[in-house]
Amino acid sequence: MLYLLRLPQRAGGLHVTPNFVSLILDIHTLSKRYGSIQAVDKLSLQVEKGSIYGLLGPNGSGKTTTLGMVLDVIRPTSGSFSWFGQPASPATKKRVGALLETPNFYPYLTARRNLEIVAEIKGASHSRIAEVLHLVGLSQRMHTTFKGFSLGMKQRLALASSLLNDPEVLVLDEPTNGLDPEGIAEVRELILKIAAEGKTVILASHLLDEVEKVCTHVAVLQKGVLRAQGPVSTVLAAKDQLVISAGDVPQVLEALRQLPFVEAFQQAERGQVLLTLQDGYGPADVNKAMFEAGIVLQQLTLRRRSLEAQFLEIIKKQA
Ligand SMILES: Nc1ncnc2c1ncn2[C@@H]1O[C@H](COP(=O)(O)OP(=O)(O)OP(=O)(O)O)[C@@H](O)[C@H]1O
Repeated sequence: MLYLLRLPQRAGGLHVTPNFVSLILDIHTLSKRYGSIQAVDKLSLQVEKGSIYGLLGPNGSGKTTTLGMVLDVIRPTSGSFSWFGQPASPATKKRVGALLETPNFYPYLTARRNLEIVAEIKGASHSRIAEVLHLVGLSQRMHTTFKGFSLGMKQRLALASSLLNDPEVLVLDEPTNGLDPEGIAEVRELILKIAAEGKTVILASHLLDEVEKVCTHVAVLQKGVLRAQGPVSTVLAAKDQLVISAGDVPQVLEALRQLPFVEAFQQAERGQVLLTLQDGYGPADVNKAMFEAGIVLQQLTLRRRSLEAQFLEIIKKQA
């Protein structure tokens, strides 16, 4: 079982924010029940400054409900959360930008005019408009009407509007849903760019591939329950396998038995042998050891375990 939960620190019954890391969002045993449906069940997680944090789970796993609660649009049944180490307030809300669904822009107005209207509603300075259009790569298209935009451009404009207030955090729900492959690539690239500007991003996605490509950290949700949490590289990347082959399979197997850093091995088809190594060892160690044992490898391939397989395994184990 893969559990990488960082337990919140507790002192005298008080929920305190650890001060050694800069916590943006700290969720503590947050739950939401809709009648008989437990949409979110005692969820605890922490989002650190500068991370791109993915909430990953299949449809109905509670991602939108979680985002809705921390954005104060859905009332939790129980539990708590804090932003920037403080309870949610108008002041903390100003520091968080959100895109839960594609906003309704005016189709016959230009991108710039649409953003002027949003800026007026949000009380953001018009001077930000050129900046955010530049950030999302739409400066050249600011005089194009919204209806003339591709789906990817429409979503980039939506991201621009959520950045008008220059929030420190951006919360996105399925930001690439409904986009074509080009739009998906544009929006993913843009999310990375926004994070590179120093903003923390929290995004919900049901796409493992998306989380792997975009996120630094992930929380895996299933039926409202947190299944795993931590850096993407730890949670979603499990052991890789090495595939080796040589002329004399029994000799290879005998040599592998002697190697202390080989965790496990098994004979596969076509004279291949699959092995996993202890942490800290790699293909070069195997190659060297085999050579020293007088074996010349004909194949030495690293087979990365697919994230899909790992994700399904996490989900399956808990089912
Ligand atoms: N307003 C509501 N009333 C009743 N049940 C709800 C409501 N909103 C969500 N649910 C239920 O709560 C559960 C979690 O839904 P939620 O939308 O948070 O999941 P999700 O992971 O975001 O999925 P999706 O990507 O499909 O939106 C689901 O079983 C859903 O049917």
